[in-house]
Amino acid sequence: MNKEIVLEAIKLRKTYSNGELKVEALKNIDLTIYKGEMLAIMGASGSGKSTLLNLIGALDAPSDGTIKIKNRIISNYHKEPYATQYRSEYIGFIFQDYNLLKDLTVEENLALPLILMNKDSKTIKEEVGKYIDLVGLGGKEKVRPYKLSGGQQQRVAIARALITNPPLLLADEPTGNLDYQTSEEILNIIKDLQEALDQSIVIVTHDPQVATFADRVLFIHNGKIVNEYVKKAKAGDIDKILHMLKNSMRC
Ligand SMILES: Nc1ncnc2c1ncn2[C@@H]1O[C@H](COP(=O)(O)OP(=O)(O)OP(=O)(O)O)[C@@H](O)[C@H]1O
Repeated sequence: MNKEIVLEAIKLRKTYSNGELKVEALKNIDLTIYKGEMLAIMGASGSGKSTLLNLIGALDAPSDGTIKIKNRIISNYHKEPYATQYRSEYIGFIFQDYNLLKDLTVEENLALPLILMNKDSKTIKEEVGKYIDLVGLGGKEKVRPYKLSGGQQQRVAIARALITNPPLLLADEPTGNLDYQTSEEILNIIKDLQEALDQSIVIVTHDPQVATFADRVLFIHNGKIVNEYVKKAKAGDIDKILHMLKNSMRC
């Protein structure tokens, strides 16, 4: 059975120029993301992980290359007004710092993306209630983010990212500000949602604990994909991932 492809990145390149200095952050990256999979991208600091995520999410423009999403090439996907449209139609984001709106309550934070999509108030109410339940935040609807723990804030951010039903969820170090136990809780929620919603997810991380939740791990070094690990069984995952991470950093 062929796996459905959600996104293809074809020969993506990114060169940053600071005056005379040029940094080749990504060198001809080819990448395929399948429906329902959780893909982790790992690599040392400066290897190009965030740059890759930012290009897939149209938060930054590639120097060269193409993005094909749901089998369509979106020309100029990274230029306005297409970038905003691309992000709202195809991408949900989760960040390390949650990026919630401080002056809005939990339910208002969740409602906002739906309001921007011109959904009617009945749908908004139903969807907000559904996603609050899915991330286990019942009872916190009227609370503002600063009164929540880091883990609870990240749950709000996950619900907000998924409420628009995006084909692809992008997460940049989603557990970077959380302790070990809270990270496990958040990763379990993301994993449960992946399975319940058949959600495609890309997670950028330094953390082998995070990568053990992924179905596939890509290792990136100096702007190139240097290794790939496809999960077969849970036991021993962390050792294999650590080993491959160390090897990829020697490439
Ligand atoms: N705006 C920028 N201007 C110039 N160089 C940049 C810029 N952003 C990133 N870089 C460089 O591009 C390379 C890749 O950076 P990137 O942030 O993608 O790495 P990363 O793997 O996400 O690192 P980290 O894990 O530390 O976040 C690095 O050499 C970095 O210094």
